Amino acid sequence: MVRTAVAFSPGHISGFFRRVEGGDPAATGSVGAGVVIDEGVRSTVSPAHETSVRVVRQGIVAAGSPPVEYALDRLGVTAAVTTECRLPIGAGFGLSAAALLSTLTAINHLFDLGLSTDEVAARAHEAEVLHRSGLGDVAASQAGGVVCRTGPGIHAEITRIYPEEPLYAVSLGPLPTASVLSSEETMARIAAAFPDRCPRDLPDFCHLSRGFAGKSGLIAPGVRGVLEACDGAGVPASMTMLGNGVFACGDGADQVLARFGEVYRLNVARSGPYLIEVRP
Ligand SMILES: Nc1ncnc2c1ncn2[C@@H]1O[C@H](COP(=O)(O)OP(=O)(O)OP(=O)(O)O)[C@@H](O)[C@H]1O
Ligand SMILES: CC(C)(CO)[C@@H](O)C(=O)[O-]
Repeated sequence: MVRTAVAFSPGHISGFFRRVEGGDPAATGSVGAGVVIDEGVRSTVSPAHETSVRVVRQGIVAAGSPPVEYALDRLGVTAAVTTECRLPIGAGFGLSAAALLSTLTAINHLFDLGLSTDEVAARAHEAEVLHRSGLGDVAASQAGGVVCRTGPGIHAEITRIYPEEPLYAVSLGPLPTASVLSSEETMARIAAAFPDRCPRDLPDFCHLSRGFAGKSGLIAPGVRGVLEACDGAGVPASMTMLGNGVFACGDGADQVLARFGEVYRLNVARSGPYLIEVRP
């Protein structure tokens, strides 16, 4: 039987952020706030002569993941990787970061590389920033909670709170992260909209995020209608950054979102990436 390692990483919904450009990828990232969620990516890895990545969602298999392939290359290993997720890809659930963290956690054990959790996160962050697939998602998903990041990268000061109540989300489709992160004009508007404090709790996170979404001009056309419906029902809600979707919390949130698509009930994650098993 081929030796196999399996690991999981939580995803992350970003509510507001501001890009921070550093001298290298480690010092580049974002400040902002988000929620690390109990849904994410499960990665299964085995040694192979060449690296291949299968991305599986709802029984549909796609081939290839440039950030994951890059990260394996940098480690000098080759493996057959399968990532599996339930949430949609490219919809603001931080799944590229979760795929990197889960795959590198599994690879670390598969090849007995002896990397610390910080080293795994640093490599995931580098791949994520270089591919413009995210800025602050790896830093956030290193552990659980409603997260407030006051510096860029994985060693920044990060505060985490752990509310019990769920967050609900709906996706209207993908929004390619790299295209938004590449626009200087958008980045300037985002910087001006950035709130000056961290969220106190989950409703406050929705409230601060909503102010940011409005001022930043990032609200996608389809998202606007969903947010208006949430406003009408008195439900705190905002846009999943960066995805064509909405998150909401509190009484009635799931009923309002259900008018627009499949509702994901998400809990605030209690921990970051972890190894599930190594076989045999
Ligand atoms: N589940 C996954 N498994 C492997 N690779 C993934 C996965 N999700 C995203 N990626 C890779 O990450 C890169 C960027 O993807 P994209 O920004 O569309 O996804 P995302 O991280 O889910 O989005 P977001 O950052 O908005 O949540 C792509 O190269 C894609 O192959
Ligand atoms: C840039 C971003 C919104 C993409 O998901 C996220 O990585 C963040 O908050 O930095």
